Amino acid sequence: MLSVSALSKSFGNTPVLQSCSFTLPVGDVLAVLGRSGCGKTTLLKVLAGLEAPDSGDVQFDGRSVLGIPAERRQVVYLYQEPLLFPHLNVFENVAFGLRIRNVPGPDVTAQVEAMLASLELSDQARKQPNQLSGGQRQRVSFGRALIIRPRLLLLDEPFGNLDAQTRATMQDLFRTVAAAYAMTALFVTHDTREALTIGTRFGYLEAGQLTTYDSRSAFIDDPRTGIQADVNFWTSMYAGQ
Ligand SMILES: Nc1ncnc2c1ncn2[C@@H]1O[C@H](COP(=O)(O)OP(=O)(O)OP(=O)(O)O)[C@@H](O)[C@H]1O
Repeated sequence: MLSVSALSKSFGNTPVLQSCSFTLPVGDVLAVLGRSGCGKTTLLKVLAGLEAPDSGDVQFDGRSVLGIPAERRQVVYLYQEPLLFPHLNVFENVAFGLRIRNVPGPDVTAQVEAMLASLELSDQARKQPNQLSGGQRQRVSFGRALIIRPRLLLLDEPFGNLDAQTRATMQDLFRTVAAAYAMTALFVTHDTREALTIGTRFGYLEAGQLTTYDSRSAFIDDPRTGIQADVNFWTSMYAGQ
């Protein structure tokens, strides 16, 4: 269980996170919706250990991780643009985290093959990253992150650079793989539909203040998410025909 309490962060005199609190049970995906500049990236950086908060705490199973450096937090941060090793093929990119942990070769093969199959990448295993599409590269990047079973996966608009159709496919695949691997994740996006598709829990971040919701319907009912306005728009368009 991840518990974040009263996390605050300012840059100079500008407060960017203001007393953000939430809990996230293992296996849940918190989708955080927020407009540009609301503090999404800063929140992820603080959770990853790349920025220190001014106050507040981040705990896993009741233990603070604030004193633990980023590389030892077992938290993986995935960006919009997947970062892959250009000289390694798809299989070896996914295998990397296991190789550096000295996992025996046959176990590496079995785990990587299973991961590639679940990400629908089995046919791409021998390709180099520059021979892949954007969506495929992003899937390799997921595989590389998931294979080491991080405690928490942080995703910063990971499908932002993809076309609408690929984005929808990736959202479905992400949801399936997240459930299969009981992944605990925080997913930030400015796309309401994406938040609804991906999340098992929901939050809204505005001017550094995080609201979390007890249910999907409570999230939908908050006028700030813009969902009701969208529904009204499409209803009025339909009625006008
Ligand atoms: N290192 C920094 N120094 C000073 N100000 C910063 C720093 N990092 C972020 N900020 C400011 O904090 C605010 C929030 O930035 P952040 O990157 O968290 O926003 P965001 O919600 O991820 O936005 P976007 O969706 O546009 O990437 C912005 O006003 C930004 O200018």
